[in-house]
Amino acid sequence: MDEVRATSRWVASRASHVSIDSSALAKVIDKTQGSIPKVEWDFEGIHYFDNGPLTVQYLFVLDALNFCFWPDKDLNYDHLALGLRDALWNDGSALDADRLQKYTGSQLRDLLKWPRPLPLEEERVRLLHEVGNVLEKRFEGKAANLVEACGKSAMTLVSLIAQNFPGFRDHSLYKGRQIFLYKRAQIFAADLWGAFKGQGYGHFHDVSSITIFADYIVPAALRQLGVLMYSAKLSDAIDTQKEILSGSEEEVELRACTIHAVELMREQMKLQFGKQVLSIDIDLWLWSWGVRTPSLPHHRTLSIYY
Ligand SMILES: Nc1nc2c(c(CN[C@H]3C=C[C@H](O)[C@@H]3O)cn2[C@@H]2O[C@H](COP(=O)(O)O)[C@@H](O)[C@H]2O)c(=O)[nH]1
Repeated sequence: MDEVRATSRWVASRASHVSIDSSALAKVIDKTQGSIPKVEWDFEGIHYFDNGPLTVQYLFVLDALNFCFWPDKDLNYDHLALGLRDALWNDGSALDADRLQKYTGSQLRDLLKWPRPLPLEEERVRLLHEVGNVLEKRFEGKAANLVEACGKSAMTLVSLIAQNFPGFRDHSLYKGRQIFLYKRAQIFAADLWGAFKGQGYGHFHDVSSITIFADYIVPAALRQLGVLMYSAKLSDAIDTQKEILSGSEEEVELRACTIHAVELMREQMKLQFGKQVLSIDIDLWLWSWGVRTPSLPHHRTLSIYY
């Protein structure tokens, strides 16, 4: 995650489509008075949880598919979380590694009880197969073994995931440099931490090294707060729902500036209030507000990463 922080800072210092408004950021920080409103993990009551290894398998599959819902205007993250939860409730082996490798698009739709093709359905199926295959070959079929191999370090977990599962390699190129964003790998660590309340599979000694998860909701929330400012051309593209191409300068700037703005916020809160604030807490606060404000225009990029 040091690379995520460093490369996001690098993008923010060269960005021309997105900027961070430091006075708006200062206002947001003043308003917090040093503490981020606490939002409970699973505030929606939609996730599977049994306090054991099957929950880890569930969260890993969930985050393998946790991207790009917006092309279907009726679909959102909750459908995925609920659909996989119900599938496990009906059949505790639905997410076993051998089963994951065999799902077809229409079986995945059935599993999620979704009546039409999912956005990027072929990619979703391919990623399910990859997760099943690599889990079976290298982790005895269990995501819990992957987590046990990280020695209670979120940083090691993210790097193990990126090394073993190509579908989680959320990188981009920007002005010739490789930029690391790792949204789904980091959110998996955060989901473990949230679900297991920092204990057992959710115990990480370095949870503060996690950065915010650069998706399409959090940048929209930061824009609404005035913290992120967009060029006229980018504002117009987002407001008129034009697609922003994956890997374009605009897209990388949107994601990297989101991460950097939150890192600046954490640094300033430490100086001003002497408190170490977690990106996970800032994320859930901004994200839960963003998804409850459906009128917020968000950027639209076809991507398997977020
Ligand atoms: N930054 C950030 N992005 C997040 C999440 C989550 C869900 N996290 C769960 C964990 C604990 C809570 O209880 C949440 O339920 C999904 N997303 C992203 O949002 C987008 C989906 O939006 P919409 O189409 O409206 O559902 C899509 O890019 C998706 O990848 C998060 O926490 N943080």
